[in-house]
Amino acid sequence: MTPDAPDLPDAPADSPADSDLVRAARGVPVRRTPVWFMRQAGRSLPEYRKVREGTAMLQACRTPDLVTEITLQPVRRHGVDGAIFFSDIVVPVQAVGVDLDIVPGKGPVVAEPFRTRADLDRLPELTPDVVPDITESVRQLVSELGATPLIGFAGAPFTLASYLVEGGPSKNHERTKALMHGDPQLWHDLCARLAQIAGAFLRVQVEAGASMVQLFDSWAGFLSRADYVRHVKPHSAAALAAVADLNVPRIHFGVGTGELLLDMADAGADVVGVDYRVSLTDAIDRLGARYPVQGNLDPALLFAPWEPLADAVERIAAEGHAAPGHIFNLGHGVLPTTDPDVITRVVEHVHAQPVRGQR
Ligand SMILES: Cc1c2[nH]c(c1CCC(=O)O)Cc1[nH]c(c(CCC(=O)O)c1C)Cc1[nH]c(c(CCC(=O)O)c1C)Cc1[nH]c(c(C)c1CCC(=O)O)C2
Repeated sequence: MTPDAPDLPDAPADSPADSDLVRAARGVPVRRTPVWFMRQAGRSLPEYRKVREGTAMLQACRTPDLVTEITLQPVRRHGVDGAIFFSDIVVPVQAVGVDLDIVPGKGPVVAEPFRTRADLDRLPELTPDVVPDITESVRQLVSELGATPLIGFAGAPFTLASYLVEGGPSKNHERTKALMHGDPQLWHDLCARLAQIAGAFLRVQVEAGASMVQLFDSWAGFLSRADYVRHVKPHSAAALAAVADLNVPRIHFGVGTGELLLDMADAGADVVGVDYRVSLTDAIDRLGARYPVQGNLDPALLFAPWEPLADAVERIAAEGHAAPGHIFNLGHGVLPTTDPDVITRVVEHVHAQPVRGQR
């Protein structure tokens, strides 16, 4: 411990609130740089493929024993500092009654896409009683995780709206943007409803014991800054505000959002997620060094030889010192064919890096 970091804890965390992950998110000194990976649970793990055999994705998400086992798998295997709740951004939308499925290798597919005002009737508000299994899964997980924090999550209104309006994954989001500009009132009403659903879904997870949350606006990087600010940001802000009183750190993440970082922070984030297209140094600079950051290793670098990969890990860990806190992560999710042993090695290497204030 150096004199530069007087309130650095010297005992291991005894609760999620004292964990390095939550500490970094609050911008207070850590023992080691915390690390977790988006999509750390999933197809990169043979033990995941085994337990998922014969169970559809959405069915798995609604089965507490499976959710618990799958969420714990990467924590046991890799020694990451946080568990991300095993679910999907479309789970709460399906829970309120929208007919949709997750097609393997493709993603969420909506039976009847949302295009008109009448379609809003198919999207009622989310109340906790439609997701009792989520409460049960989170409670079970929190008791198994001990001092390791559970990260709850939801999809942000724009990303959810894109799936609903396009009817599935989209390359250009053209129908979504056509609705946004063609009928701004309907767009706002749709996003306000999705913000309620996302916010209530986050709230259920935190009330059951999740220690922090992440709002995924995966496709926000497809928007101009002007469109983001006018048509999207107020709704993401509403989703984040739904858990403001619960005093858990809120991470706000999107892909290709280098131009939106300050607006995403301003929407009510405590931590800003940074993909791999912008350097962590530039991201921290754009944020005025006022926010803890999360990221930003390129997921494809996990396929490179160890030396350049280790160099990138060291560089990102060092760049993170310029922010009040840094949570090491990828710039987007783990790719399904990633070698899990490489992930474990990256975790060990992150943990071996000096923390802020240490030489
Ligand atoms: C856009 C998005 C979705 N879902 C999610 C996002 C936002 C994050 C991101 O940008 O990647 C969020 C998500 N989806 C999943 C998680 C679980 C936890 C984790 O990150 O480990 C999380 C946080 C599980 C999942 N969600 C999905 C899988 C794969 C399904 C399987 O294993 O059969 C997993 C593990 C399915 C899904 N669901 C979605 C996609 C694009 C896919 C992949 C389709 C495919 O390639 O098969 C929508």
